[in-house]
Amino acid sequence: MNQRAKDLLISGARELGIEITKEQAQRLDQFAEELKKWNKKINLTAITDDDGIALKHLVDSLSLLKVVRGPGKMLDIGSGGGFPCIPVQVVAPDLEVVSVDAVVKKISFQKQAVRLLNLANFTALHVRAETLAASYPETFHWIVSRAFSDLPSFVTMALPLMRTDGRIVAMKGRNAAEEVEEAAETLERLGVLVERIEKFNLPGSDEARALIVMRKNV
Ligand SMILES: C[S@@+](CC[C@H](N)C(=O)[O-])C[C@H]1O[C@@H](n2cnc3c(N)ncnc32)[C@H](O)[C@@H]1O
Repeated sequence: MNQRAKDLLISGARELGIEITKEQAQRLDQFAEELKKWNKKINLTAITDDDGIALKHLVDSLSLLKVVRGPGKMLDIGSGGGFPCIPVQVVAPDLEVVSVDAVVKKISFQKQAVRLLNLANFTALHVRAETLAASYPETFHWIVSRAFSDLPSFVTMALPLMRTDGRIVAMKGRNAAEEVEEAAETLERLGVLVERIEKFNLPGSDEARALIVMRKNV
């Protein structure tokens, strides 16, 4: 990325309360360069400019660290080009991350990025999330997604995979409150409570963001 985008990455993360080291910033830049390279051959993202990648992909992904903390196991469902899971893993290496996507090319890209960045605690799986429960029952402390699906579908898929004391975190935009309202009946039926909604603006823009944090009602 150009110098301005690298600066935006560091200042944007700082604005969210997330300090990244020089070494982490370098690895996130390496990841961005690999994304741009692969994106010429396979469709990973519509955002191709450096500033956009820095803010809308990297900083936006890192915003998850406002609520997710290591150590623990985190599952990212429908992670596509590795968002939010790869930036999060770079900055929080104590999380044990499993990333799943239904499209094999996207997982091939993630595997290459994992090799390049030497991410020792990261597993990328080409699998549909609906089929995961047999191999990962009640496994994860955190189950997250960005731009994946509506809340009821995401929570229905996530629940059998989550530990009793785990959290489901949906990364959403300005319509988060409406989405929660629309999902209220399903969430109640599934025995899931919205614990809190962390609202903020994506740094460097006036775009609203929200992290919807949910847990089992036990
Ligand atoms: C809009 S993309 C979002 C990608 C990434 N999370 C991001 O924010 O850039 C949604 C992704 O979900 C994946 N997906 C859709 N249904 C899925 C399923 N049932 N299991 C796993 N992945 C799925 C798609 O292949 C796609 O890569």
